[in-house]
Amino acid sequence: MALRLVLTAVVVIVLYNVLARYRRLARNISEAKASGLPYVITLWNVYSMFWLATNAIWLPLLHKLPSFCKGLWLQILDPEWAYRFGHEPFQKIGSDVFLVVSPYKINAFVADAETNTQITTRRNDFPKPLDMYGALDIYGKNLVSTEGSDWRMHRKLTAPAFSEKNNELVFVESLHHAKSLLRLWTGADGKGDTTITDPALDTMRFALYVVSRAGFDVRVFWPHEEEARANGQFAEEKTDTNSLSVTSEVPEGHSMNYREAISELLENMMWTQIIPPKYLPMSPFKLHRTVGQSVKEWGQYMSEMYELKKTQVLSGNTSVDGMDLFLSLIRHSNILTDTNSRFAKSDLLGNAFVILLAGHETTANAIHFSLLFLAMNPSCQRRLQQDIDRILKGRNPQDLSYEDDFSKLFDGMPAAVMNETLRMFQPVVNIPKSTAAGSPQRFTMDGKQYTMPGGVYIHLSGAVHRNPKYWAAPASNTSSNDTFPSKYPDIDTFRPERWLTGSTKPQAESTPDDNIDGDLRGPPGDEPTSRLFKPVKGSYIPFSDGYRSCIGRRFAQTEILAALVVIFSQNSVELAVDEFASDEEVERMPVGGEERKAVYEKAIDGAEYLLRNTMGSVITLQLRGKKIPIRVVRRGEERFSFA
Ligand code: HEM
Repeated sequence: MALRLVLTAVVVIVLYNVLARYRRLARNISEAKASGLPYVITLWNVYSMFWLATNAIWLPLLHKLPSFCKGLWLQILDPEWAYRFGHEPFQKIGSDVFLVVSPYKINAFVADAETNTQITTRRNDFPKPLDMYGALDIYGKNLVSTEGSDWRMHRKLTAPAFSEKNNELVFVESLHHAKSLLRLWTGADGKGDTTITDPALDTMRFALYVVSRAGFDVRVFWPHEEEARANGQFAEEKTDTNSLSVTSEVPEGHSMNYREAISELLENMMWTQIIPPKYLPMSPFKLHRTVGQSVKEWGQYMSEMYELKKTQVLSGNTSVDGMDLFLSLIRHSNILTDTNSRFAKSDLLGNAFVILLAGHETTANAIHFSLLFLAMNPSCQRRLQQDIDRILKGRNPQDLSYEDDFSKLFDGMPAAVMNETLRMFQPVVNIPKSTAAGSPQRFTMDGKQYTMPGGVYIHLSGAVHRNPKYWAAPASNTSSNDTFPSKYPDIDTFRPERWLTGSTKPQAESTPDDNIDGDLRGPPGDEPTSRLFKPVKGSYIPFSDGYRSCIGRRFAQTEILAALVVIFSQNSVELAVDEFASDEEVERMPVGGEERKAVYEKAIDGAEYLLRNTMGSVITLQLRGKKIPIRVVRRGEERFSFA
């Protein structure tokens, strides 16, 4: 009897849900029809936690369906479709804005520049969907996870830390840490005859150290620096008096070192969305317990930094030269002097956490992918090196100055490589926006009016970077890589030269964001040059655009360009070929000959496959579970150089 009752209850609940979903689907379809936009129906909401966590199980099964059942719906069930298929789904549906209707949500995808600009400039009509940012609130509210007046308050609090003066410090720190990264890769003798198996891990370490120092005045030491310190051979900098120094040692009162704590947390942050952090330590699974521990550990590290800065502010001992985010946050929050301050300690920790998070993985990936692309395109790498020689004029990269040299880096191949990498690999593949429930919004595309339904998640798709409307192919279909020409269409190919127009006039006008208040804008993001290609406004959005665009844009650009100039001034990056030939075998092959070329071609094909098929986003787009090993060798000592 009891069993029958339970079964009946289950059946009733299931039927009720099916009916509710059916009615929701019917309503969503009618809203999609009224919008004037084309739409596709799927049975799941692609960006629900369930689908994000389990799609790797279902997608291979769905791909086994007979081909007549497959279609666009299957392509867009891949959460990474915008990266994987680029503009193709938009072409198939015949519009640069379309809706995906499910029994849960409507998702809208945009690859149209004009629509992007309307969405990013009408902040109140198209707010950020805050429910997608819950994971970022672990330590407190912040400027990424807030909207409206709360966001303005957080942006005003954080913007002063992102000044041009601070970018100078970012430049100096990036030059220093890039040199250390090279030391790690090429060894004390600088020969670099060993394979770097996980370059992504090392670029992540580089970016963490830069943002730690430039953002928090935390000095993290590289292995060779730790060794030198232990031997008493390390010259401490004068400005280090206020800095917090951290090494690979686990400090007293901690169970993880600084780098482990933040890396573990970022790697597995998704779990904090599924299980509230305070319950993670009680989980029977070791992974959950480790994530719980990393949340606690990183909170403790941030609290220690905060207390140190507080003491410095209270004692007037704040002689730090440059950016110190905590100092800036403490000062601008008035938290120490005004008992009625609008801010609490959690706001400061919340912002410190997201700035570290946003400012570390994104930049690290951009550097990592630049290295891989350049390794796969040796002739393009040579062009970059020649341009770096032109800028350096025999100087050591460490002698460059932000004031005099940054604009030169931005005027040539270094910036072209950076922009092209971010075109191909936009770290935030879909920039999330929304419309409020019950608040449909009109917008214009190609002179025609459409209505974005209310309660929709909007994704400003990275596919706009591969929309032929904005990215014209060169007259002849030549790749920048003459030795290993691309097998893909120009738009899906890394070709930094597309940014070097050689003309002093912009190719297309990019209107400035005049309507953003000065104090919310952060440092200038526009390129300090007129020589680089200027894409149509809204067609190139790696840093988003408008009000909610990246506050760290110049920080990131400074860091990436400094890293490129240090790495490529004296060195070349090659793919490791260990999988295909041993060092001895390569040695026996004639230099520049067909045998070496064939081996290198295999390595390029392997890297190309992994980059096209094994990328995924947790926070940003990265290789998931795969590595592409490289070698960093002295210029002139390349193993795979072909005339
Ligand atoms: C290549 C490097 C970077 C890329 C591609 C990038 C991209 C982006 C994008 C697309 C957004 C908008 C995200 C959204 O609307 O959900 C954003 C926002 C943000 N970024 Fe970056 N970013 C980079 C580097 C940095 C750095 C170095 C920092 C700080 C040191 C930083 C701090 C932030 C912050 C705080 C926001 C939120 C701004 C707001 O909502 O007001 N980013 N970034």
